[in-house]
Amino acid sequence: MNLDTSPRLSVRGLAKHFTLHLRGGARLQVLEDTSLDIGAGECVALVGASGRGKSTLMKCLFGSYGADAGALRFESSAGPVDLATASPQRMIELRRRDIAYVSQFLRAVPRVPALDVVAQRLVDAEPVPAADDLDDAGHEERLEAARDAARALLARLNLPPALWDLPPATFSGGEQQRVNIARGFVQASRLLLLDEPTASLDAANRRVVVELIHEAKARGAAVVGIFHDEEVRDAVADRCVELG
Ligand SMILES: Nc1ncnc2c1ncn2[C@@H]1O[C@H](COP(=O)(O)OP(=O)(O)OP(=O)(O)O)[C@@H](O)[C@H]1O
Repeated sequence: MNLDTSPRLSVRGLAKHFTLHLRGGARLQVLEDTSLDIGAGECVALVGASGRGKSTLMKCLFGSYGADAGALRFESSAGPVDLATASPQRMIELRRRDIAYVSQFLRAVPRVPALDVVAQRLVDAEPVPAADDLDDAGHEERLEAARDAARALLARLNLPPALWDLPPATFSGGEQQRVNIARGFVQASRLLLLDEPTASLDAANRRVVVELIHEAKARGAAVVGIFHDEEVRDAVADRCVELG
């Protein structure tokens, strides 16, 4: 029996402001005393009017924005950590293994084929073996196994195989978004941050994403999402948390 009832993610008293230097240093308070808990296997949808700080909260959780105040307690695979005070090095580790962020926009290293954009995420998430334990053949084997997983996911997301070996820079918005989704879901992250993951997708691919979110929840991922598509939100969210 699992007796661990502590939430996977616990946000307490989060505050975040921006200083607008081009507006004479005006202060924009975006989040103030924001608190929420998310359990393993739960999906919480952030809702609220445009500009209320939904994306800002996600970026604070991913460590892209620092918090002014508050605690972001996360049960990582290596134990509890406060994402508000974690070192940059720790954040890099957490992003590699425990936290995935899927935004509307794909940011990928130029010239890397779509297949490897996805597969590399899986390779990076594995513990790095000691140099002596892994020869070139071992590296190649790990990468090939990761590519198999990437192929399966890209096929599920209906990305034409002709595109798999091409860099995604010239892909359409919906194609890029599907590469992004595959990269976010290929590895079993403990926390999934989804910022409009279906914004550019057609109905068939939206259904695939809904299935992927259900599968992630079933294996115990905590999911925080912004879903402007109400049908998707209703299909995946256990609760909505209103900001602002
Ligand atoms: N880096 C930044 N510098 C200055 N202001 C910012 C920055 N990021 C966000 N903001 C401001 O913070 C506010 C909240 O933005 P955020 O993107 O979090 O809102 P949102 O609730 O996600 O909105 P939407 O639903 O329109 O995407 C906005 O007024 C925005 O202009």
